[in-house]
Amino acid sequence: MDTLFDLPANQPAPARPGADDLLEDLNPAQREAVTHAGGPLLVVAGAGSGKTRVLTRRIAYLLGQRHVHPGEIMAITFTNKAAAEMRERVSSLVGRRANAMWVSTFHSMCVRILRREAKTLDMSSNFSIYDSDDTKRLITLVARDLDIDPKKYAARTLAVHISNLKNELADPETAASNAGNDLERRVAEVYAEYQRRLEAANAFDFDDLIMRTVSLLQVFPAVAEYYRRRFRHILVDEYQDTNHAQYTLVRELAGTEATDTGIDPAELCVVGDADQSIYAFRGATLRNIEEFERDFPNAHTILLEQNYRSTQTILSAANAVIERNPNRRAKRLWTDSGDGEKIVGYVSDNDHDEAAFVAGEIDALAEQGAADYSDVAVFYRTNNQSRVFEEIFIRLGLPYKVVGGVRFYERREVRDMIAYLRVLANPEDTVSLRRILNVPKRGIGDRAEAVVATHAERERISFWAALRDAVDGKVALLNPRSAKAITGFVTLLDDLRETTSSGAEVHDVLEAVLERTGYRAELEESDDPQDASRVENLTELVTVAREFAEFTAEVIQDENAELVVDDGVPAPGSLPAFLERVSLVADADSIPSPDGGEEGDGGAGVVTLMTVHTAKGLEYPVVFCTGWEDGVFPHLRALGDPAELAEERRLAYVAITRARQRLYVSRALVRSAWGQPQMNPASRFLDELPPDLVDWRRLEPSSPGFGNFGSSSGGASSGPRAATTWGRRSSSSASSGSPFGKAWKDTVALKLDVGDRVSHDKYGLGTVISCDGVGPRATATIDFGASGKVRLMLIGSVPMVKL
Ligand SMILES: Nc1ncnc2c1ncn2[C@@H]1O[C@H](COP(=O)(O)OP(=O)(O)OP(=O)(O)O)[C@@H](O)[C@H]1O
Ligand SMILES: [Mg+2]
Repeated sequence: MDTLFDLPANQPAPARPGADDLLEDLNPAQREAVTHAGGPLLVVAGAGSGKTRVLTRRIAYLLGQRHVHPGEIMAITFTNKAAAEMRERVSSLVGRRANAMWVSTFHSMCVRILRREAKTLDMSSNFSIYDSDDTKRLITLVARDLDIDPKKYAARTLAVHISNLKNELADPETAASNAGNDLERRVAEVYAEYQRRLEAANAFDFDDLIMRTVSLLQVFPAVAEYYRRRFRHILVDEYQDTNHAQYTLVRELAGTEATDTGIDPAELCVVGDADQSIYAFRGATLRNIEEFERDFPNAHTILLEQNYRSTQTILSAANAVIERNPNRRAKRLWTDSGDGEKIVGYVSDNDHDEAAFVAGEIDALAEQGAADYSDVAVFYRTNNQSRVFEEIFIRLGLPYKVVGGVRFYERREVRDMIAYLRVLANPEDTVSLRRILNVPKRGIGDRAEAVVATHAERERISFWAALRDAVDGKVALLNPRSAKAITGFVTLLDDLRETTSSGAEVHDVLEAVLERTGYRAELEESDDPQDASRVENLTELVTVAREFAEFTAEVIQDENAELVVDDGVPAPGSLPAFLERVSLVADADSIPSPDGGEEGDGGAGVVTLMTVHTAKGLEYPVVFCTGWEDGVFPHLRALGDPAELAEERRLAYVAITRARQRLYVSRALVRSAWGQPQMNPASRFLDELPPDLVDWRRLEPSSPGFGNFGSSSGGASSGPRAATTWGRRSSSSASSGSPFGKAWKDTVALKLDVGDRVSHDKYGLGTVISCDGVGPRATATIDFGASGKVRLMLIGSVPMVKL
């Protein structure tokens, strides 16, 4: 018998809920989607219509009613957290049998396949996973070796182009033959060498995880057949955000016709909403949802229109915003849950006041018993906007959690430690090895590194092998002091590796690294207060590793079903398992659970702060949409670009539709961006909200003196709170006005035409190359030569003069 599909002997009798239980609380369209059998199925529907619920329920139905084995199911979600939740929900419906399913993100799923099949690709299964920072490092090295001028082609630019090529499944040869200009030729050249070195380092970057899995399935029919035979049901959530590579992967896994050996295509079920596609910058393409029926023969499409999440007011607002997008399939969401509360609008003087308003409202809601902290989410467009909220939340003692931003694993000291661990797991990992070569300082300078690198290139051996050659005195031009330092380093790594291989747990290995490298001692001896917090972060990392070991130990006991028998998964609690977890962790994975009250918070949980992108798929009773200003949301970049603007609008739609009962929208007249006060007009999305749905608690003042606002004589930060200076409009009179005031007419500082020459305080001299928008929305794209092309808003106190 195939052990892969074997259930452990100690498994309790599986719970088999009856069909009625599984279908009872579904509407007819949802029911159809859950029970549909046979050909490919697309469920397209607006936000909150139960797409994710359908997917989860369908899995339960497959297991409970159609007697599908859990090992035959593969479900793909957008975040690891969503995967864990889906597994949990299915478990609660059908019991522990759910553990043998593959429920994961695209990336985790590919890692699992690649670990299993590494040999086929001439890689070893202990490969490293390079994140964007590692990628940039390697590209920088490659570009330097290819004599590419970093001023002309920055590593970041090259990285973006290479990533795009990979998302399109273009290999280096294809990229080279399609290259039509100098940039593309340079990119193709870097791409080829970068790819060679990735393979030499036994590493995959994020995009490779998908691309290489696709090519694995395409090039090796036996491998494809194995997975085709195994996975008979493939389910994909958030299908609108798949890119070309992911789409191809799904197609290869599911198949579109029977194989030569007679295996029919898997049953495919994808769910999505074209209006929520917000990852175009990662290559996501609406085409995948629009062309589903053409891509998959005999496909069936089901529409869901009833929304179960939000009030009618919230839905009408969302509809009003999204319906302005051109070329979309009109669909109307409805709910029978009633109108609910009006949307609350607020125009604040500046970003600090906006945060104070949000904090005050949250407090008031908590006090009235209208919401717990954990019911509340605060959204902003970009991570840097979280700071002002944090300041005020800390001051008021309001419990909160910021999701995203500079992540723990991106901190220098944490990355250094991870680099050590990676080298211990995979000595060929050159990027990590070179990172720690002289960290902490051990007398291996840049020159010595370069000499070793050259030796490695010449001898066509890995950097690690070249270091060993240095120990054996086989590297010419290396001075004896460096050779001695290298010997010390190699011995240190050999010793540490022994610790690892003797079965020590990850946290013990980490402790050993911190100790024996002298890394911790160096930080502890330093006077720099930052180094003290680095020590804390490292302690935290050890704790994370310990918890990981403990957690996985429980998992082994609890669900030895698949983890042990499936060779795609590294041994639980092992170093490779830990590194995999660290590499694939995403912002959304640390979102607090709704009922997950933190210790000491009295059970009310925490307010969650995050970007709209991170909030995809989630729902909260109370949502604050902040920073709704043209230039912030929609993002400045989108202001003259219809495609980008459409994407921002979808993002606004996602934001609004996260709310269940109460929605707040706010903006600040002045925002301190990059240390400089910036005046932004109201977001065009605010203007699109039907006026009768919004209760404007505070509007923009219309006093004529407002023209000076933002300059030294203005009252932006000095004046008393608006009540006295600006008055306060009652909500009844507010409904007649829009959140714009007349005041903008006075504040337009600069009128520019194409060809005008300007001088900007920060960017220097420039030439206007295009203009867009009028009045408060006027922007100009200016070529500042060496400082690049920049799109600027022309209102308020632009530090720029026309020459
Ligand atoms: N038939 C139903 N009866 C009651 N509640 C439902 C029903 N269908 C879905 N829901 C609830 O509605 C909410 C939204 O469902 P779900 O998250 O599955 O929607 P979605 O379409 O995936 O949303 P999004 O587009 O934001 O991902 C959830 O709280 C879900 O439990
Ligand atoms: Mg969903």
